[in-house]
Amino acid sequence: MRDFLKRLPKVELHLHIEGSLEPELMFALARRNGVELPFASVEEVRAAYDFQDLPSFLELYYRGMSVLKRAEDFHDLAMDYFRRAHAEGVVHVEMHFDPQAHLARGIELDVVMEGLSLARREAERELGMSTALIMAFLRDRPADEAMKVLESAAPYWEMLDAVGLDSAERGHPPSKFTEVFQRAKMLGIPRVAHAGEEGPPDYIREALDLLDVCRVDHGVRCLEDPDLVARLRDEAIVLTVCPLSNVRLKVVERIEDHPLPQLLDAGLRLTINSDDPAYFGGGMLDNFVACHDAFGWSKETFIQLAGTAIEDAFMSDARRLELHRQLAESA
Ligand code: HPA
Ligand SMILES: [Zn+2]
Repeated sequence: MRDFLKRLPKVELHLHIEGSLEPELMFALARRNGVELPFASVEEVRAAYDFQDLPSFLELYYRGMSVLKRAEDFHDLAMDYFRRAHAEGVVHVEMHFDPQAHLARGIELDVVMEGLSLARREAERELGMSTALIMAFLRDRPADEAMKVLESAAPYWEMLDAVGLDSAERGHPPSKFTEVFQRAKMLGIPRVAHAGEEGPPDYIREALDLLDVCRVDHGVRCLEDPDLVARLRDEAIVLTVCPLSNVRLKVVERIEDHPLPQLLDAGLRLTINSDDPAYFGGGMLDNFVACHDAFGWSKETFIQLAGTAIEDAFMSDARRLELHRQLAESA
């Protein structure tokens, strides 16, 4: 089964590129940039990956990215991930990035965009992968700051496949960002948002009603609200589910307790994703294998999930057709 899951052309719709920073690269970049890390070794960093919840992870996540200083660093970060993903059969990656986390450290948007853009072109040329870019706003920071970031990104609007909403969810409902997302809509930029990871089902409703998102990142808590589940099904909204992330951040206790089978039974459109693979114990293939081991899903189920990701990805029609064909051949 692992061989089959590796061969399956996998499309990743939910990845934070800063969350793909492996401890080895963290140390290499720290050395290159003269940044002091509060860890003595790679092993010590890994040992710190014992999270109680989303905020306790975010603390480490924001600290880890302090080693990213120059365009070259963002390039190396993304290429490091694209190579790993490619090796496990990922053919398309949609990456969130967090400009505010870098601006707060004095790293300009131009630096981030230059590095990521270079890596995207390289991934296409050398690995035959396609990629998409999602500029995420930090929901635990003020909405007017997000608006300023959106406006200052004007030179890059055309390069953004979507804007997103991430960081600490509780106490920061989507409604806080209504105006920012309205502005993005006016600019013709598609919208996605994290909702219903730690936050209540109402946050998912707000993301749909007020932010007009085309898909929901995580969304697993929708199951607490049967009317919402019916709506997600009727409107064919895709949830980008991240099983290993949900275990590591204690959204669920064990993978066997994950609500993925119920979500599937409810007729929802689902995809499997890695979220922050360096921090959550595995990439796309590990997430697929974990689902197989926990739920005993058939090949057909995985083909269905991989197909949904292809259908919902930000990519050209030609690329979509090519990947649907690859998927049919892998079956
Ligand atoms: O898993 C996550 N959830 C919310 N925000 C995030 N930012 C990076 N990773 C995450
Ligand atoms: Zn996420």
